[in-house]
Amino acid sequence: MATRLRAAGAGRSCTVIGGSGFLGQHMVEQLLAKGYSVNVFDIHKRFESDQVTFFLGDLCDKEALLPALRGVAVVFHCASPAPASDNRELFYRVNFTGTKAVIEACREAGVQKLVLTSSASVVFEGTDIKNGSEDLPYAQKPIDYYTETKILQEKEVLSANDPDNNFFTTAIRPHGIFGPRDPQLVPILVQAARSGKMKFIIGDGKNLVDFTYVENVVHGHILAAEKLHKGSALCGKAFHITNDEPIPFWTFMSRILTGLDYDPPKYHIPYWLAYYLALLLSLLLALLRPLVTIKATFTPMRVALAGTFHYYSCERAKRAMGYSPVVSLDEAIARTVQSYPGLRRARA
Ligand SMILES: NC(=O)C1=CN([C@@H]2O[C@H](COP(=O)(O)OP(=O)(O)OC[C@H]3O[C@@H](n4cnc5c(N)ncnc54)[C@H](O)[C@@H]3O)[C@@H](O)[C@H]2O)C=CC1
Ligand SMILES: CC(C)=CCC[C@@H](C)[C@H]1CC[C@H]2C3=C(CC[C@]12C)[C@@]1(C)CCC(=O)C[C@@H]1CC3
Repeated sequence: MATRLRAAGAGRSCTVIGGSGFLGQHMVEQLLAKGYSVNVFDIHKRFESDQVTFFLGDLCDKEALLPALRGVAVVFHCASPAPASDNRELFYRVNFTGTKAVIEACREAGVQKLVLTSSASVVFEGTDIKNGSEDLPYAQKPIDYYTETKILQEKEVLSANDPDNNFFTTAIRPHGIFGPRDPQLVPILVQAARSGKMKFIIGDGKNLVDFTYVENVVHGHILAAEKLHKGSALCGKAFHITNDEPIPFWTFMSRILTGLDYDPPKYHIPYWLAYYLALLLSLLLALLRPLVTIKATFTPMRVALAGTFHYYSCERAKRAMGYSPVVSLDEAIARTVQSYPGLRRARA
């Protein structure tokens, strides 16, 4: 591994924690394409590559992390339990306690740059956000444990910024990441359509939302790593990275569905009715959990995301790192639909 690190040049050596995931795999591919030497640290190994040094382990275990971080200049931390897992203990263990282990391991291994994948949802409380800036306060009442622990995670990383000891941190807040190999947006949408649950538009269908193509998210992360240094505007700060093209939530869903030959939703259900039905269902499923585990398609968080405005300004990223999306929304939707032949509706 040391040879590879030297070959890439010390400044272009990195470790992607969570590199087996949806965003992580795209991150690894683009870093390799840019000439980085890349380590991957993940609790699962989901791909083979002779260009990558793979370290299998739990990020909550600092001793397991250290070998993967020694000698690298940049760590991208994009690991998290899946939002749908709704497991409070797991979220706290990985996103809060685990992130503290990542920070300690980075400091001990002499890593200089830590780029966290946070989430624009850290300021979302289920009410409208229109062109929200990074100055919005963290959600006081996060809707779910995922968001609650992403807030704690981001606070830990940004407060760990320590320029006097050459340790620089920043957080990237993407929103609604989609693209090839996404495990949770398109597959869940198609599953809902196949089970006849995609007939209703929640609300009036005019709520604008940011959906961000995965390659734009990776681009923002790599820009951040390259611009993060002593005295830069990125130190200890968070940055929204979006496609900069907010779109009505249900227009986006309909374009993905029709692109895969499914009928788009056409009836309307009032937002408040959908939200309280989802809340009631979530309480019922919580009561039944000791007996049976049932995953709801329409959770309160998903209904809130489907029925409210939530789009964000990425002006700060444009100014501080020269960010602009590299793939337009139209092109991104076309590429995404093309990448899921197995999810296309079977013709009768
Ligand atoms: N998917 C989306 O729409 C958005 C995602 N994000 C953030 O982006 C990041 C990546 O998300 P995705 O790629 O969608 O998730 P993913 O579930 O596809 O990937 C997460 C990776 O983290 C790994 N991981 C989980 N727990 C671990 C542990 N204890 N030790 C080591 N590895 C562990 C998993 O094995 C997986 O490979 C996450 O931090 C998420 O919070 C932020 C905004 C939107
Ligand atoms: C209403 C419904 C069942 C729509 C199907 C698509 C949804 C599964 C996605 C639509 C918006 C997505 C989203 C996320 C997960 C998947 C959706 C709810 C996140 C919660 C993933 C993690 C984040 O950090 C924020 C994302 C916001 C958008």
